[in-house]
Amino acid sequence: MDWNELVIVTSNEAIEAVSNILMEEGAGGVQIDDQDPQAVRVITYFTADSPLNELLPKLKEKVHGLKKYGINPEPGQVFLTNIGTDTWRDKWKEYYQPIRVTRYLTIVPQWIEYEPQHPDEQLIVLDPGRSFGTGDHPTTRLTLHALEATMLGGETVIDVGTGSGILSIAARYLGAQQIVASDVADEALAAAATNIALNGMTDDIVLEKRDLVHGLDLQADIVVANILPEFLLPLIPQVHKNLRPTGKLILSGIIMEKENEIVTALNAAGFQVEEKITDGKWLALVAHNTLNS
Ligand SMILES: C[S@@+](CC[C@H](N)C(=O)[O-])C[C@H]1O[C@@H](n2cnc3c(N)ncnc32)[C@H](O)[C@@H]1O
Repeated sequence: MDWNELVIVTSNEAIEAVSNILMEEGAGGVQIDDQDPQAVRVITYFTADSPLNELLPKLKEKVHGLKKYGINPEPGQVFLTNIGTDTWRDKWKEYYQPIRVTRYLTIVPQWIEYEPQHPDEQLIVLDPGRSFGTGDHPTTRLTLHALEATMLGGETVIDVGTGSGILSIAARYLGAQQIVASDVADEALAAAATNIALNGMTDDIVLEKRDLVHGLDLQADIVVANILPEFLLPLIPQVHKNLRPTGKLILSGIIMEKENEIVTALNAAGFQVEEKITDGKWLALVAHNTLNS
């Protein structure tokens, strides 16, 4: 089979939205190369018999259309290169290697044999590339750090925008007792189901199609969400009903320019930020509820 590599060069803030556009247009997964924060590369592969003549203008239009939603996609260039027969499979596998994210959490692609380096190291086994959340993006790693720092074990956790399911799987390894993971995207739910099964957690994590926390009755010790600020902002005032009085809200996916807006929304909704962790231009916040304390 002949393959084409398709690269969209975009901004840091548009990574998730551009990844979603590619998934909607049939990409089997994406890789993110954010070494140059001014020109992040979102990469995917299409077979040469895909309708690329129609796809390319459509992609350009959708990427530039993100401006309507307040997301800057610049430079927004789209590149296509024929890479020949089955190179795709090797490139994909070359790209995804085990990532030791914290002392206790290591992400391991499904096809790699990996020996834990110490007895407490937990292996999150993933079929990477199928949905956002493979550990190759700082926002996922920041959220894993925040979860590990916040969790003591025995918690009920709600994971909003689960993507690959990575945060729920990590929460289970960190000792969560009850976990509800949700997403609006069918591709994400399918990827999460695969990954949850790969970690033997099908009975431990409830997976639901849901927009933010609409209609969710459960009260949790931790609500975690690594999603774009445009979705965090409506989530913040909704989420009180889903947190126990001592509960913690972990928010990630926040580019530094949006920090003030998110903190203002948190304070207005009765939350106080107790911890902030950063990685380059990205940050994650841990907040608690001051209304019930
Ligand atoms: C940045 S990815 C995060 C994936 C994973 N949780 C991680 O930390 O790597 C955000 C996910 O949120 C989902 N999402 C976007 N808007 C949402 C909404 N309104 N309600 C639920 N999920 C949403 C997207 O489909 C995507 O899978």
